[in-house]
Amino acid sequence: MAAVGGPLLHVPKSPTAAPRTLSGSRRAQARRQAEATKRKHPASREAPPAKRRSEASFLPAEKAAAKETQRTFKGKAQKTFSPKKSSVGVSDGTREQKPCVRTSSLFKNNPEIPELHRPVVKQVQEKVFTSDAFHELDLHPHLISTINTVLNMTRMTSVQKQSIPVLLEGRDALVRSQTGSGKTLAYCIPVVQSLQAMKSKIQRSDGPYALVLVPTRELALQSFDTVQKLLKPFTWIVPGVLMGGERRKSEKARLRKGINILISTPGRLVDHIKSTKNIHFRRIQWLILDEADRILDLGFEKDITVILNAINAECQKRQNVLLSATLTEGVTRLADISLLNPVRISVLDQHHGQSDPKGREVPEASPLSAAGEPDSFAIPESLDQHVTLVPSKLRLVSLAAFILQQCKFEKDQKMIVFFSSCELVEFHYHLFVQTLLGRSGAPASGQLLPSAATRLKFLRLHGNMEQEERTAVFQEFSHSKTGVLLCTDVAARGLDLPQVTWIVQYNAPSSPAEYIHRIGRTARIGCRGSSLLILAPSEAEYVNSLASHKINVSEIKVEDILSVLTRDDGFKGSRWGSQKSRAAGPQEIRERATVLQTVFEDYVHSSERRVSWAKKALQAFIRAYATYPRELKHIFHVRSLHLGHVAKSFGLRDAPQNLSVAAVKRRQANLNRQNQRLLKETLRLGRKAARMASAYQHGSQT
Ligand SMILES: Nc1ncnc2c1ncn2[C@@H]1O[C@H](COP(=O)(O)OP(=O)(O)OP(=O)(O)O)[C@@H](O)[C@H]1O
Repeated sequence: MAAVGGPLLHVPKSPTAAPRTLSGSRRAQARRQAEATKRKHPASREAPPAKRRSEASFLPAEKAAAKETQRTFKGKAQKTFSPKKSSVGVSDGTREQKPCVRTSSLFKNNPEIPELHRPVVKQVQEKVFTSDAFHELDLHPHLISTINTVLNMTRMTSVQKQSIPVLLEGRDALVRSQTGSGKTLAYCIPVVQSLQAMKSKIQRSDGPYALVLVPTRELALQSFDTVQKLLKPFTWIVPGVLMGGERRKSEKARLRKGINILISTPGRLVDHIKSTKNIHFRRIQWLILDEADRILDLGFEKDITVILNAINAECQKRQNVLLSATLTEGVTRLADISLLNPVRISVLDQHHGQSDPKGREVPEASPLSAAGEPDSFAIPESLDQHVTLVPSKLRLVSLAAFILQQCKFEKDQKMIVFFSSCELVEFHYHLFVQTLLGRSGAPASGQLLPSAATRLKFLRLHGNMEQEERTAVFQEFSHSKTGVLLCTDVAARGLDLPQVTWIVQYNAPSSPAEYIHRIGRTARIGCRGSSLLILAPSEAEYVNSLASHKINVSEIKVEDILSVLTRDDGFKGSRWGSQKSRAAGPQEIRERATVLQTVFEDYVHSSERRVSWAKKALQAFIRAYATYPRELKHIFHVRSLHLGHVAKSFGLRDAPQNLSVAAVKRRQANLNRQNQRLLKETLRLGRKAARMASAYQHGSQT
């Protein structure tokens, strides 16, 4: 079993390895050549794992490497691991005498971590609950008892107290309140109250009376669930959901039978408008745009124009409501074309704007703040925000250590980790499942992660997954008490996943609004929660950018995150092999981090297919990095990335040759050209919609 200790210290055998008869030094030379050849011609023959490969289909080919990983975990490697050797790296001249350590030093040549002089700003705060009860509102008694007994709610939140009466009066409204403050019920209750009270009882075959547009499928399901619960006593009103990924045919059949409260994603509704005969908007009385600013994103704006035109063509008089935790500049444009003389509702404390006793917002409280001032966003008081500055080489081990720290050593933790693309989610999901858990959720080694098996559970959610799987993951994570969800921004908006305790942003968001929505998945409705933003030292200035939007973060040092590895003897290097409980010094922390990095690198380098898979993930990272908006380019610019260092955070030992900044720039230039074309088209459609809306307004006022 001599090979068992291999993964940390051995030079992998290559077909070009020197014959046994070579002398010691020539053998070493041949070995170096073999290695150089391998590096020069990086693995490419095998196809990378398919984008949406499920875990089951991904596993069989991984068998050998999984075993290898287990061997690393089992600790034979620990006996031969030499911290000194490991820090020498591959360029060390003493290689003939010492076995080659494939993990180059994680702690050498890193950029200095700057002191974070973070400005302390006063965050905008909102009061979540009021002392007022739902039964004080003029609602149908059955609706009140459903809220009390089915939803288990008695007191209104601030946004509900302000919005429900305004909406029951029949006014259009632009509603903003912090994440997790109960905006869904703020519009669902008035919609249900008004529809059940209609003099001529609603028939299913009447078709939609209310249309709710939401940006993602999961949010559509969630809003549908809330509406369905509220409708319990009013069985004649039928809710329904349309969303991409579902079978169009069955949706058409449901539309034919009739849906009175229709919840949909914009894209799917446009699909039906164009192709389904049975969809009409003759009786629409409510149009709700939830997460309005997200809906405004490129692509959706065009869809919204199509939808508004289709509704306007059939029905002129209705109530319109726009809601979001962050109303950005673009929302004003949408408000202009979709709302008629709206009431602006915003829940802010007395230091930030005043509301009249009925909760109508006066203009200065608007987040669309005075010209020149960056928008400020309300953040739940119960949310502790942190930032950590991590050199690129240490990113992967730091993330893994943080996950272990929170989800293995702490009880009942539920974490969401945000990445910038689907590829990155897939990569980290499979890497962590295979290395931190081993196969099928069991720990790779009883020695390494004894209790992790029960506490660590990874899930992933992104836009490239099949809808069925997306829904299953969403449900599983919702109902689970613990777990780590790796995801893209598809999960950033509106999702109400109970009891999430930690939000980690592994890739920084591209706007402060996105930051707010991501962290808003925790600390909902008054619960406590924490967030961690991981930045490279070169990105430290982002903290100031957040501060300019009144967002405060406190620093956690990377050493403190990595120090958790000393709590798990599975990461022990040989130097500390026999010493049981000693205080963890910086050297030991470094060595343990190196052991963990080696586990990742060994996994990635155990087959050419995996190397190529890691390279693709790295490429996806760089592509996403190149798309930060202009105002953040001075902080996030591909030029400031050290590709060799970044490659390490993908378990790669070297930076791939073909990933020069120039190549990325070329790709970016192409992307920019495409975006420009899209933007022009969107602006053209926006102008057209504005003309039509103003004609409509003029018509309805005269
Ligand atoms: N009055 C209330 N009492 C107790 N819980 C409530 C009340 N209103 C809403 N909730 C609960 O609070 C949670 C958050 O509500 P909701 O998802 O509507 O927030 P939101 O403001 O829309 O958040 P986001 O901006 O992230 O979309 C939900 O679980 C909801 O059931």
